[in-house]
Amino acid sequence: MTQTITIARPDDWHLHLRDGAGLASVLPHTVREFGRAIVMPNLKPPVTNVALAGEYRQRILAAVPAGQSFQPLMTLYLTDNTTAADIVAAKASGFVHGVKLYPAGATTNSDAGCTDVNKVLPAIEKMAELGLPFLVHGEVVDSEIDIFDREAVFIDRIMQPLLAKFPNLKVVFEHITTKDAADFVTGAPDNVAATVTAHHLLMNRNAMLVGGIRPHLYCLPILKREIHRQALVKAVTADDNHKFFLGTDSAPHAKGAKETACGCAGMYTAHAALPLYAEVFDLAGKLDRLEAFASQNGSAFYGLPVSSETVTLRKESWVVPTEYAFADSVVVPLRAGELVQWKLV
Ligand SMILES: NC(=O)N[C@@H](CC(=O)O)C(=O)O
Ligand SMILES: [Zn+2]
Ligand SMILES: [Zn+2]
Repeated sequence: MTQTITIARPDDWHLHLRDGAGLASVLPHTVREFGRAIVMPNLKPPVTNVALAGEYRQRILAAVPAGQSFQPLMTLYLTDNTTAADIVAAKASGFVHGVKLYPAGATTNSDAGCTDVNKVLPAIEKMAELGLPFLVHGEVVDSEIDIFDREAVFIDRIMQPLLAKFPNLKVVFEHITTKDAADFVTGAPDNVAATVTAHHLLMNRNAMLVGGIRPHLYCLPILKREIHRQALVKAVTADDNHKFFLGTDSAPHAKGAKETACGCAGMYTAHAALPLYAEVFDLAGKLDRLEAFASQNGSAFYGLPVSSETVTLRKESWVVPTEYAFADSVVVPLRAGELVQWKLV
């Protein structure tokens, strides 16, 4: 008998949709699976205020395929110049649901990012006061810190002191990749939560480096050791998990920008996001915990209703195309030319 699972329609709490023709290429993949998504603001130039977020939101809505429903949940990109007034305006907009910290230089399009959280304490204090979530790319960027240690060092140097200053600040530790981060979030109060990608649950750094270097598996934070992957799986599938939720961090880049001497960071997973997560929960013998992770925990944290619609997945393998159209180029998806074990019905 084929195995199926039906869950409330999930949301993607960390997504890169890009803009223009690229947006039109990738959005249908997300809309097929997810009712809403937290849309990352690292465009060029970045989405730094409510006016820009409102315009970007309209462009996303205009790109939703006819007859389908999808709600983009917008975010602002924190810079050294973000003010408390910007935060008040964001909250008042009703469509901005978080403010994103990209430590300057940490990742794709982070040049305009914040150079020191201490420069924007009035803005962060206002987020704490208004309950507007602070979404963090949790990596330090100091050149002397090993790239595999950047997340753990961020906890000590940035996260702990910030939460000591603002104990009520709602924080989403985005795309966590280490046991250190999983333990930190588990031990923190309920105003601290985390998103976890499918790729960090499925792969360790060997996948990227053994038998040849695979640029399409290069993302930030970078894939880690197996002990970290196992800690993440344990955290998301735990019977009492209510603070870890689905965030694909699907981050499309044109094939040529990845297959080059200095390739950029980001994996494209929107084409098979839910099936990939289903594999993780299935392998762990915890399919019954998928719905909390994918459809409930994030809604509760953001104070939004759980969808009344459902989606169904069937255990049936299919071969992922080797590439998908992406603006005037192509994007190479995760598992290109390989099997995925679950399928959206
Ligand atoms: N995850 C990535 O490797 N890349 C993201 C940026 C980010 O989420 O850090 C991107 O926008 O390409
Ligand atoms: Zn990031
Ligand atoms: Zn991201």
